[in-house]
Formats: sequence, C-alpha cells, structure tokens
Amino acid sequence: QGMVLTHLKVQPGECIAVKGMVPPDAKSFALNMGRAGSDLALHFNPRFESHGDARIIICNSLQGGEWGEEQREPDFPFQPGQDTKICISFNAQELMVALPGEQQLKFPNRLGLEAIEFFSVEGDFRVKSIKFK
Ligand SMILES: C=CCO[C@@H]1O[C@H](CO)[C@@H](O[C@@H]2O[C@H](CO)[C@H](O)[C@H](OCc3cn(Cc4cccc(/C=C/CN=C(N)N)c4)nn3)[C@H]2O)[C@H](O)[C@H]1NC(C)=O
Repeated sequence: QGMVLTHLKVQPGECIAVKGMVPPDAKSFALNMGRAGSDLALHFNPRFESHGDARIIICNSLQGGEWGEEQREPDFPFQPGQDTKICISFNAQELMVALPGEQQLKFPNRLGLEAIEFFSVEGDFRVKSIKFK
C-alpha cells in the first residue's frame, strides 16, 4: 500500500508537487486526489504495461465508488528507472497536471471539488518528497 494523506485543505491555485522515482520494472502507478478514496476528482494512472495498455496515461473520476468516463492521454513522459516530478493544481473547471518536459494535462473537475482533502499514491512510484506550494 502506498502513501495516503487525509485532512488536507489544498485550495484552488495551490499546487501539490510530488517528486519520486519510477522503479525499473514499473507496470503502473496512480496518484489519487479528491475528498476520500471513493470520492476522487482525479485518478491519474500512468500505465507502462497494464490492463492491456502500454505507455498511456489514464485519467478518471470516482464518485461514490463508481468510475466515470476515462480520458486517455498517449503523450507519455515517464521512463522506468527515472526520477520524475508531477505538480497538480485545480480550479472550479478543471484539474491541471504539470508533467516533465513542459507537458500539461487537464481533466474536468466533475465533482465540483472546492478543496483537495485526500491524496494517495499507489503502485510503482517511490515518493521522495511532497511540497504544497
Ligand atoms: C476493455 C475492457 C473494459 O475497459 C477496461 O475496464 C477496466 C475496468 O474498469 C479499466 O481499468 C480500470 O480503470 C480505472 C480508471 O478508469 C482504474 O484505473 C481501475 O483501477 C483501480 C485500481 C487502483 N488500484 C491500485 C493500484 C494502482 C496502480 C498500480 C497498482 C499496482 C501496481 C503493481 N505493480 C506491479 N505489479 N509491478 C495498484 N488497483 N486498482 C482499473 O481497473 C480499463 O482501463 C478499461 N480499458 C479500456 C480500454 O477502456
């Protein structure tokens, strides 16, 4: 089980900056954020090789335990065995994920989230630091 942060109060315009390392044998990892584990504004799931997918980022929301419609992003800026940095911020309309190489990914704020209270990391990602800016 990865890292779980609860009782956060990340506001619109603030960002969660996660630095970490993707292990050499990585298959998949996920960064989850929202109100709780079953109430996610964003499940950010890069798949190196998982669920029949290869080198694609799956984004989705989870409401009352039900998955929404996936957004699939083929621009894949991660390499197994490499350090990486991901910055997540949001506003009333969308969540924004700043990725390596100036890549930015957007996902609609389907939950109308007003603060990020829950943040978790799952799977093949070794967190080195987390900064709330
Ligand atoms: C084609 C058939 C029907 O369509 C498929 O239907 C599946 C089920 O709905 C979707 O899959 C689901 O997609 C969801 C997003 O939408 C979540 O990601 C969910 O996972 C939830 C979940 C999280 N977690 C923890 C976790 C997260 C990341 C890595 C690890 C462990 C790594 C271990 N590392 C090793 N072994 N090295 C563990 N576990 N499950 C996934 O099951 C597929 O995308 C979808 N595929 C397409 C093309 O549409």
